[in-house]
Amino acid sequence: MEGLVSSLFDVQSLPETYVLPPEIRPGELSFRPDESNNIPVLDLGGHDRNEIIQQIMKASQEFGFFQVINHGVSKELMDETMNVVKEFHAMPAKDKFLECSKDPNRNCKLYTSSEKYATEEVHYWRDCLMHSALSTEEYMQFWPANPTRYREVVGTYSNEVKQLGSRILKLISQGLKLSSGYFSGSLSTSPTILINHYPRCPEPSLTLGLPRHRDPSLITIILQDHVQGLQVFKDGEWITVEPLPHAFVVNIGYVLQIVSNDKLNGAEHRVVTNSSDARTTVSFFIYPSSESIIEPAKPLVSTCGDHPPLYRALKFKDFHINFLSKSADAEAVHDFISSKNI
Ligand SMILES: O=C(O)CCC(=O)C(=O)O
Ligand SMILES: [Fe+2]
Repeated sequence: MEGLVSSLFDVQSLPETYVLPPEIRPGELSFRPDESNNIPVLDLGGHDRNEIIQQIMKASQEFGFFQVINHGVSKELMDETMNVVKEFHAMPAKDKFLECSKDPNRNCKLYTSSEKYATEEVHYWRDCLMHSALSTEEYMQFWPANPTRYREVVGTYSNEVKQLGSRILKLISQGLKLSSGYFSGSLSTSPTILINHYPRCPEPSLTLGLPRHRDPSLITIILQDHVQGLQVFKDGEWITVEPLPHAFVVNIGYVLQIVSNDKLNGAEHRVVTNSSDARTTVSFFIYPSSESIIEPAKPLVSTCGDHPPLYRALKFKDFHINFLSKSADAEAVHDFISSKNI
């Protein structure tokens, strides 16, 4: 069993296995806000549906990221969820592992750095609790039973964020001129929750909480606390996603990029750490079922015209396995899914 980074909280210097090669170290970090290049903040409470759709499409094309406010999930539920997941990560390591080791299918698991901890060359400064976001007894029986409120609060949260995700995906389907239910079937039936915890880090310039990556999801909906850390790569620069109280961060995943045939972009992002505050986030990944086929939507491609399919059709599970094994190598992932490799 690997040690959790949260068990290293009092170390004075970064353990060797977390020191990144110089070319991918974040270096000295400054979180100066750049007013001209911020991730767009969209008000979902507005009444002009077409205007909201246009804003989502523009943000998804330009940044691959946006934040949403007035999204319908109550502030109380967001606060309660953040509190209960922080309580989970504050428990002693042995209790946390006990809570996460009951699932024979390992759908619910606790790990440090990445799922590839045992084989990766260098580790990242993150502990993660991952489990299905389907709040049925079949899955929930393996969620942590401690803190005692965990299942109730995270179950309610999952249901509400799933609904928010459906609403955003309907707006996106309309923006892409697809049928309004395009994403509501097998493309979105397997949501998964990742509860990320990035403890205070003795040397933030030498390591990362998460390396540069894209999400292998349709979309991801992130709840972050008040601590900065998430950065999006745009035009050769890392832009910090400002924590806004009670906003959600939404990002376009690789699957949506494929389905939209590159009309929408899944942006690369990473997480930096800091030496003064721990940071906790809840990532809600909207995933297809493993057997569903992911491919550019037929109405968006024409085989003889200007819009050839840029990606080949693949079962989601084949895409996902390949993605997880190669995620550090963006080019290799792209080659695997490109239509040029049919
Ligand atoms: O913790 C964050 O801010 C982002 C997490 C993330 O990128 C992920 O879970 O894929
Ligand atoms: Fe991510």
